Parts: sequence; structure tokens; C-alpha cells
Amino acid sequence: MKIKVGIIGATGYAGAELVRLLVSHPQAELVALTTQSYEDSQFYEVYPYIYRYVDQKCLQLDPPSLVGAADVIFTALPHGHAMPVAREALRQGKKFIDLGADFRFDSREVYEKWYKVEHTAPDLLEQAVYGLPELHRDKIRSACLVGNPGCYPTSVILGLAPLLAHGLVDTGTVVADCKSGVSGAGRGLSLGVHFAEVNENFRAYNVGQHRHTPEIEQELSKLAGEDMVISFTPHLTPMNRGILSTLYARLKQEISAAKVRALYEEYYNGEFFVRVLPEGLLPQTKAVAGSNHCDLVPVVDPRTGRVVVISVIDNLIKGAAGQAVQNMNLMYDLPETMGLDRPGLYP
Ligand SMILES: NC(=O)C1=CN([C@@H]2O[C@H](COP(=O)(O)OP(=O)(O)OC[C@H]3O[C@@H](n4cnc5c(N)ncnc54)[C@H](OP(=O)(O)O)[C@@H]3O)[C@@H](O)[C@H]2O)C=CC1
Ligand SMILES: CC(=O)N[C@@H](CCC(=O)OP(=O)(O)O)C(=O)O
Repeated sequence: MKIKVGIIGATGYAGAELVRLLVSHPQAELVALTTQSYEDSQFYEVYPYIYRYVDQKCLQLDPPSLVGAADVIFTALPHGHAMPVAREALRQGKKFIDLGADFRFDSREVYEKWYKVEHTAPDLLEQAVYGLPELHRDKIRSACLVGNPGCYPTSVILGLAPLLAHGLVDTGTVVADCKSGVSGAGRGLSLGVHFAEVNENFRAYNVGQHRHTPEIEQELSKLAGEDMVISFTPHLTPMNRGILSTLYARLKQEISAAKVRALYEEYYNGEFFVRVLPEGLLPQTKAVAGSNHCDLVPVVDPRTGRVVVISVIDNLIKGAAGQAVQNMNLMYDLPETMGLDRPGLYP
């Protein structure tokens, strides 16, 4: 028996990537795809690339019946909309994975402060698990409710985890300088993502106030064993997919480049999706586009006493849909790489 999957917000960029990954997942069967704007359209009319793979109409969101038809429900909705669906899913004893921000935070207050909406299911936050498998695998296995990480946080947390777990850096000096492709902003139209605004352009945005800051700090603080604040600056680059994060921190004491690299290799030993690249290679977004990999390289700069880590992911795959499928695999005790073990597209 295959796992019956419902995708709410299937017509968005993250939801459509879930459809693309799950349609060829050996243990998944798509039973419901929802939309807000394309009710009764064939899914392939919204995304022609899926013609002959998916023969289903887009449905309007009706939580009780949709949840009833599925074993696991993914929500890929704007933040604030997943909470009633999560409640219904858990009431019916189903598994639930949210790709948005509604279940990523341990603290309701932090969520409400940064997202500026009321959390209407704070009682569910206690059982929600932060869905970064490389850090929380055991909890995800037994979870019914997973808050899938944000795209920037995935690249930053994976990039810094070994340094913080080993106490190698001064935690007050961490800087995350991150660049994202435009699909990170979703499919909805807005001035900032018009072709003429983005093409041949490169700009920072939400400096010092991006909503992913507290999410990154929450997870880095757990790794460091102390409260951390970081400087995080996102930038928009004229590409479709990908995030490249350049992460800086001051080393507490002198340590060789070879030793830091060895610590990274050991920390991620056995992690199929996190690739500490061999000497001589540096991460680039093209090398992970379309795959669930996070490529990393730590570089020690003895002149400044800093370590610089380069971390790349595809924002729609390891930063969203791929990671969500990885979490589903864990929740169903399937091989973690099922449906995901392929390299990306190049060029
Ligand atoms: N894009 C990315 O790289 C990443 C996105 N995420 C998160 O995933 C979620 C989805 O993002 P993304 O796919 O980019 O966004 P999109 O804007 O591309 O898609 C949003 C989806 O939600 C549907 N929708 C919007 N409002 C409502 C509503 N009120 N009721 C029901 N359905 C609604 C839309 O339907 P319709 O198409 O019919 O309008 C669409 O299917 C967000 O929470 C985002 O933060 C997380 C990590 C990375
Ligand atoms: C390029 C771009 O605009 N990226 C988005 C990514 C945010 C996102 O996906 O945020 P949540 O999952 O936390 O809602 C942004 O910076 O807002």
C-alpha cells in the first residue's frame, strides 16, 4: 500500500516541486492537489512540464475532506494558513508537514513578533519538530507534525553546525551573507520580481530584519548551548534557483585548515545529502540545482583569524520540497534518500 499524499498549495513553486518529486517516489501516491486560483484546472494546465505524469484537477482547499483522503498532508501556503489544517490533520490522526514558518518556532511569541500574525495553534508547537534531518533525525522519525525549515536557514545552519557543536568560534561574531534566486519569493507577482527589476541587478533586502533571523538563531543557539544573535543579510540575484551563503566567524584559537576540514568531514560522515567538497573545489549553485544536496567548504583564513564557510542549496529542493520528502521518508521509516537520490541538472 502506497502512502496517500495531499499537497495543499500545490500550484505554488514549492508545492509544484513536491508534486514533481512525489510523482516518481516509489512509495507515494498523490491523492489531492489544492489551489486558490486554479480550481478545476488540470494540474498540467498550470504546469505543462507535468503533462502525462499527473492527471488530476486542482481542488479548492477543504481541510476535513482533503485530510480524510490522505495519510500525510503537506502544506506549502503563505505563513499563517497552515495552522487550521494542522489541527484537522492531527485530529484525524494523520501526519503533517508544513513548508511554511507556522511550526518552525519553539516560541509562539517569537513567531508572532517576526511574522506579525497571531499563532492560532500554540498548543501544537510543543509537538512540532524542526525538520532538519541532519540535526533532528530521531525526533522526526517519531513526529506527527514537522515544521520544515526555511531556505536560508537550511543553508546557514548546515554550514555552521560543526563549528558551533565543537565550540570553535566566538559566537558573537557570526555573519551570514546570503544570496538567493528569485523562485525563493514564490510564484505570486510583485514589483520586486519583475524581469526588468531583477535581470542585471543584485540587491540586498530586509537588512537586519529578515524573518529567517530568529529561526537561524533558534537552531544555532541549540548547537552552541548558549543564546546567539547573528548578522544575516539576504540578497536577491538574477537566477531562478539556488542559495549561496558565505558565513564568517572568528576562531577562538588558531586551528589549521586541515583540522577544520576534518571536523566537517567527520560531522557529516554518512550524510548523503550534505557534501563536504574535496580539496580544490568550491560550492556553486549550479552543482546542486534540482538536487537535495547541500554542498559545503570551510576555509580558514589565518591572516584574519576567521573561518569562512561557503554553503549552497537549491532553495526549492533542500530548502523546501526535497527536505520535506526527506522528512516524510523518516516519518514512514523508509530509506531517507528514497525518491531523492539523484544529482542535479548541469548546465
Ligand atoms: N519558494 C521557496 O524557495 C520556499 C518557500 N517556502 C515556503 O513555502 C510556502 C509556499 O511558498 P511558495 O511556493 O514559494 O509560494 P507561492 O506563492 O508560489 O505559492 C503559494 C501557494 O499557496 C496557495 N495559496 C495562497 N494563498 C492561499 C490561501 N489563502 N488559501 C489557500 N491557498 C492559498 C497558492 O494558490 P494559487 O497558486 O492558486 O494562487 C499557491 O498554491 C511559503 O510558506 C514559503 O515561505 C519555504 C522554503 C523555500
Ligand atoms: C528571494 C526571496 O524573496 N526569498 C524569500 C524566502 C522566504 C521564505 O521562503 O520564507 P518563509 O518560508 O519563512 O515564509 C524571502 O526572503 O522572503
